[in-house]
Amino acid sequence: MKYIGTPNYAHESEGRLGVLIVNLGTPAAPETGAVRRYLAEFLSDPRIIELPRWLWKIILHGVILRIRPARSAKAYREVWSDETGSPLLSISRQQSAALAVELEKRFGEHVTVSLGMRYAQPSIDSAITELEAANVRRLIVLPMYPQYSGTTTASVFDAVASRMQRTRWIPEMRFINQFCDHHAFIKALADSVRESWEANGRGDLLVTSYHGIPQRYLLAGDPYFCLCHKTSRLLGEELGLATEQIRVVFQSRVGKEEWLRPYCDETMKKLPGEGFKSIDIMSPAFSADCLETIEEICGENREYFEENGGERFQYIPCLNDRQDHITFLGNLVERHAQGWPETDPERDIETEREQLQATAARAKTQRTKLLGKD
Ligand SMILES: C=CC1=C(C)c2cc3[nH]c(cc4nc(cc5[nH]c(cc1n2)c(C)c5CCC(=O)O)C(CCC(=O)O)=C4C)c(C)c3C=C
Ligand SMILES: [Fe+2]
Ligand SMILES: [Fe+2]
Repeated sequence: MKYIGTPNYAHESEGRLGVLIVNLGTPAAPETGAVRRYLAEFLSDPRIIELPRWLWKIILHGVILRIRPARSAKAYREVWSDETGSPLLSISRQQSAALAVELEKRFGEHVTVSLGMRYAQPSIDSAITELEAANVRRLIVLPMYPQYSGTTTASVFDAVASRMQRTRWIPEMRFINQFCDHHAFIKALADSVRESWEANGRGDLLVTSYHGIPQRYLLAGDPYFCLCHKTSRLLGEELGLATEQIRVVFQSRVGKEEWLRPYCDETMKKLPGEGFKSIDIMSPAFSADCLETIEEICGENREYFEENGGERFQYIPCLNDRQDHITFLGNLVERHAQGWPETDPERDIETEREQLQATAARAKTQRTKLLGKD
């Protein structure tokens, strides 16, 4: 059948609120084959690589997927845990479970939270199937990207829309766009910095490192660069920092074209020479620690800093499953869950229930007649 259905739908069951949490996704294993499959899916997304398809296919399959998987697999092995696997996935699971607890406090039993990854497993498709099984009729999609970008947030939208294009009965939907300028989010970031200062001392400079995107996308209208700067400006204000005490850099450049500047690696090599020998560094574009923070910032960029005369490099973790982060996300979802119009506010709930039961009985008779069974 062309459209995915829910043939066992029970008329008398309650329509629930569903929350779909989405993050980027991670390979199934830190091995070349699994990383190749992951990168093939990730790098085939036209939101990620904006090049003519035919040209990119040649580059991707002819060059990148022959070289990068082995190199990336080595990096993944450095962050992989024997017990919990990929940090991104295990932290996302913790966040999803904690948000379910948080939302139960607000909505009781009427809400279901499900985790889907944009690439690899558990997929967005499988998460929506789970929500359908729970009879979710209203869906809030929460991409775990504080700053909107076409490469991330919009790509989640594409994947959800693609699943819905193949779905018979789609739910009512809301899609959270960005949340980097919400005060409680900024406050949670600021508190994580203050806690690190108390526990580990305080550097001369707070570096905020964001995952980069090609500069071309900014020039075409992607607001990500501006939202990253806004996040750091608000964070600096919340912490009472002067502009020279906080910096914005961009990491994780891929390929040869210009990406957002200044680059994190180049900055790390230069900072000690500018007199900044003790720094604190954090990644406010990531909701969860992952390869890009553990291996790239705490490993690679720490080395660049120390090799060039840096003396103290303190990484401040992502918000992960901190309670203030989860409470903030709970509030965000609760606000987006307001104001769904009632079918008919005048209608008497008892009459509604009786009529629903009558409809259910009619549907059952039809079904029995058509299928020749119950
Ligand atoms: C704000 C979040 C992210 C943006 C923006 C983003 C853009 C972007 N990424 C690539 C290429 C790669 N990114 C990789 C890993 C990765 N990226 C993000 C987030 C954003 N990406 C995360 C959370 C992760 C880590 C995943 C994990 O498993 O821990 C990788 C894979 C690793 C590697 O081979 O280096 C690639 C490739 C592009 C091209 C891009 C924008 C165009
Ligand atoms: Fe990335
Ligand atoms: Fe990277």
